[in-house]
Amino acid sequence: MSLLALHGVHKHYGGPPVVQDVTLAVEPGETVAIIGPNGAGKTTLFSVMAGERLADLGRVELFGKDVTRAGARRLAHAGVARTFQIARFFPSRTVEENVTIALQSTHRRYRRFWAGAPRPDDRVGRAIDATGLTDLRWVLASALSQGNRKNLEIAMALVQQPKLLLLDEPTAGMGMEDLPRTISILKDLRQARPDLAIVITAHDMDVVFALADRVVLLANGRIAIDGKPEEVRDAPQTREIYLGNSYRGGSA
Ligand SMILES: Nc1ncnc2c1ncn2[C@@H]1O[C@H](COP(=O)(O)OP(=O)(O)OP(=O)(O)O)[C@@H](O)[C@H]1O
Repeated sequence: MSLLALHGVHKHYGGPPVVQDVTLAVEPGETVAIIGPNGAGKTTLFSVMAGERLADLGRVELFGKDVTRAGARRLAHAGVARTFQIARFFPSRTVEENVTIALQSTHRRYRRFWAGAPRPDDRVGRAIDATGLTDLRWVLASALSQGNRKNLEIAMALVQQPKLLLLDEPTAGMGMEDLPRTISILKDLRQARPDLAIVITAHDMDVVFALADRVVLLANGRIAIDGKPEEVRDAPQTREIYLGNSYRGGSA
């Protein structure tokens, strides 16, 4: 049974569909990259996977259970965590406070402060360490570099101990000094959590090739190709789809 399965998913915003007839499955331990030109529907598809937007047609299943109309909160409880293209956090709180808030927002038991309630520290500390933020634990989020802001968002997703991690452009806006570090954080995460499924959108093909087991190319809301990274890179269709969208073979 797949961890996540989409069957014939459509989504529109009042006009023509921006996601059309998308069928795909993600297995435990797999990292799937969703790529495509601007406006292809990647973020919309992500929002459907996270339950923030409900599919207009089709079905979404998590571990074989129909979650098409479950919504974001129930999916978060079921083990789906996501990050955003523009990192979302509380700038006037420390790294530690942000990660603690993320934990408390999905796991109510960490909100009780009486004796006997589980203490969030260990889980929070592990998520902070796993994202290379150990030395910045007490720093205000507003003081972090762009790269570390994205890493903070990954920590905020990880602390929820997801089964499915949705990373929307996790390296967007990063300088060359931050990029390899975030790639290596995500590679280490894959090793540390072999059952974790990751779906990632990225414009940077170096990120896709470093991390993805499979690549799904979206064009006009439809899946154009779904295959191994090399197959998708070398397919003539890929070049056609990206022509006029700054495709240069190595980076999209
Ligand atoms: N809230 C919205 N209301 C109306 N149209 C929207 C909305 N969000 C996205 N769209 C439109 O849906 C289409 C798909 O957008 P989406 O953001 O999903 O694509 P994308 O592949 O993530 O693009 P990008 O790579 O530029 O982020 C675009 O034409 C976009 O203008």
